Amino acid sequence: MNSVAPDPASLPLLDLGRLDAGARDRTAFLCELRSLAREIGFFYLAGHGVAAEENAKVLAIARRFFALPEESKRAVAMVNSPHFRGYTEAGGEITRGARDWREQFDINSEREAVWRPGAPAWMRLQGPNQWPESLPELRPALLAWQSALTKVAVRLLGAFAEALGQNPDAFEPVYKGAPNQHIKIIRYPGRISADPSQQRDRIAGDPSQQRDRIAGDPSQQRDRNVTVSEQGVGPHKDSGLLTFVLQDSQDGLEVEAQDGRWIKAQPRDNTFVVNIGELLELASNGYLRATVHRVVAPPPGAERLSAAFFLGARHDSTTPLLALPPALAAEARGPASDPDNPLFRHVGTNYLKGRLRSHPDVAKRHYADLTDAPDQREGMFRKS
Ligand SMILES: O=C(O)CCC(=O)C(=O)O
Ligand SMILES: [Fe+2]
Repeated sequence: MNSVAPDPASLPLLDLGRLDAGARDRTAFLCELRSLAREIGFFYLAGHGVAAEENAKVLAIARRFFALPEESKRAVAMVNSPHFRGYTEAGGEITRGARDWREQFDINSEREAVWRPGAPAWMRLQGPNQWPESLPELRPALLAWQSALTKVAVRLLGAFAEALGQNPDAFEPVYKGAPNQHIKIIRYPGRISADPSQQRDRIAGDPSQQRDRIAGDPSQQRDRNVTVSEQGVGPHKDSGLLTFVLQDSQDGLEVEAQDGRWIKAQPRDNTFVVNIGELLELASNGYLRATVHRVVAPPPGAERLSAAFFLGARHDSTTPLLALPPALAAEARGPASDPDNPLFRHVGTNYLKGRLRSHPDVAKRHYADLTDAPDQREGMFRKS
């Protein structure tokens, strides 16, 4: 088995075109994919077939969206949507108990709302997107990108299945017909303080105090964002199958290596940064790695734009446990377990847990029946 020795200072690059470039290239590609996904869980993907112009168009429209007046963005605020779609201002999202200093706009598959009283709560995740009236070009641009990225992601997922000794269509039952096609366009404003060391001291502090600081109604806490403005998005794993990140030219994305160091995912032209989500880690019994990553906010005066596509599984599916060939099974270490972030094999339940924790304002307005119930608070919807 070919093992790629990654350069510890940067992420490796894979060219998806090699999948169709003859048997020898294909085998080499699958081998590299398997070992990189296991060792670091993050890589640049080139040869993906999405035109540079289409990617540029997405970042350009994202820039125009974030430049809209606050009231236009608030008109599509996520807090209006039980389906977690729409705009979240900087400081409105929480990762591992701390505020993220980024503004963002989320969409997912355009489907009608299906939840009815008495149905399981995760069915409320499905429903329409919100679109800003003042930027009509946003909808076609993001929906076109969503369908392009779904194709790439499904292709890569097929390659993962093969690399794990499965049929290429092994994952079809978990996405076919109703994949979870989450897109987030994101703007990271520059840090507030000019002195990063001072910032860090202020963020560090006593974790319990930090948690107290963010408790309560987020809208009343906005002035305190200054204390956490270095955290673009806090350290986390993605919860789906595969994530694709398109970056502009400003860096900030960092990946935690096995030895605890942070590797910078410097922007590279015509690539996506791809990483493994927790569902793929779970399906491969921990053979593949869902790696922790974060975004450090840009320096004062700068900004960073990105667009992320998260391919997830059908809400009504259960994450399978693949029967790995013995040689791979022997190396599977079991999925990582984190008592603060229990993983559920039922996909809808797992996804809803993550969304409720990240967006407490949506949880409060649309899921109070779950978050107020003491049995739920102590169990699956425990807040960190
Ligand atoms: O903006 C980025 O580069 C990454 C964002 C990210 O990790 C996320 O939203 O899950
Ligand atoms: Fe992420």
